[in-house]
Amino acid sequence: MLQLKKLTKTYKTGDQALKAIDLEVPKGQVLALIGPSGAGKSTMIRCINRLVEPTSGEALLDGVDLVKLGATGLRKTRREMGMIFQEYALVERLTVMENVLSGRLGFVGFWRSFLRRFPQSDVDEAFRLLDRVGLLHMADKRADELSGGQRQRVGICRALIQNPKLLLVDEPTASLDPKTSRQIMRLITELCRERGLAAIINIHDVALAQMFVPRVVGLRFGEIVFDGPPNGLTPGKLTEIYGEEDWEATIEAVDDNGNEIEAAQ
Ligand SMILES: Nc1ncnc2c1ncn2[C@@H]1O[C@H](COP(=O)(O)OP(=O)(O)OP(=O)(O)O)[C@@H](O)[C@H]1O
Repeated sequence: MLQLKKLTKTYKTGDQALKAIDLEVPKGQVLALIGPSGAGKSTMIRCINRLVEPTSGEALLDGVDLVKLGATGLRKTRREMGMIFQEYALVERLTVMENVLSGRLGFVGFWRSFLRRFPQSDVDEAFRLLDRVGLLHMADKRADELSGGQRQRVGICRALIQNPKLLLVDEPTASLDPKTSRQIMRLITELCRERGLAAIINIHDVALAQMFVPRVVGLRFGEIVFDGPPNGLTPGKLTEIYGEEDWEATIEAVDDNGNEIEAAQ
């Protein structure tokens, strides 16, 4: 479904953020992208939706090379990629419902989007999504009245209302407490499973990645140094990805109540 072929990004500063990355993500697969700060995780996600322009290589979404798309093609294809951000990127003064519906702006014509007139089917879907993430009762609240976890749920609904093929998720839990982080990761992975949706989740927290995803890709200095199931992340592998550190404690996954649980299979 998504294929990266020799995807390379060298910034003007000379930083080689991605070095000829080859990666395939099948339909419906959720993978976590881990690696130390500066490894190239954000760059990879941003090169896929062209928020950052790749230097060379290909990024094929169902066979369409995103790297070669012109402005019109890119606008259309971006609808197929939902984005979830660390800082939620909500419009604070708008309601929860309006923020969710903003995910449809790329689909409605100029005047409809200017007047924020959305088809009833979009409104119905927004209610369904808010219900699914437990925020139906908050539809009319302003975004700035919400907690971090609630904001991220709105961000998830806004991405899903695009009905994307692929979710690109950039540090979804970095601003959240540990319990809320686990709830958000569980929600994202459950929704992907329900919808047969593929996702790349850029995440700092190795234990969280191990708990919820079946495949982990480890980046270091712009190269893939690990690609496998979470239980393949041995202390030795983690040292290869992150450098020296005591990993024994980190790889003991815990559930919402702090009890140790097994990694996702
Ligand atoms: N706009 C930019 N201009 C120049 N260099 C950049 C730019 N953005 C990122 N880099 C460099 O590219 C490399 C990869 O950065 P990137 O942000 O993709 O890493 P990351 O793994 O997402 O890190 P973090 O976990 O800290 O967000 C780093 O060396 C960084 O300094």
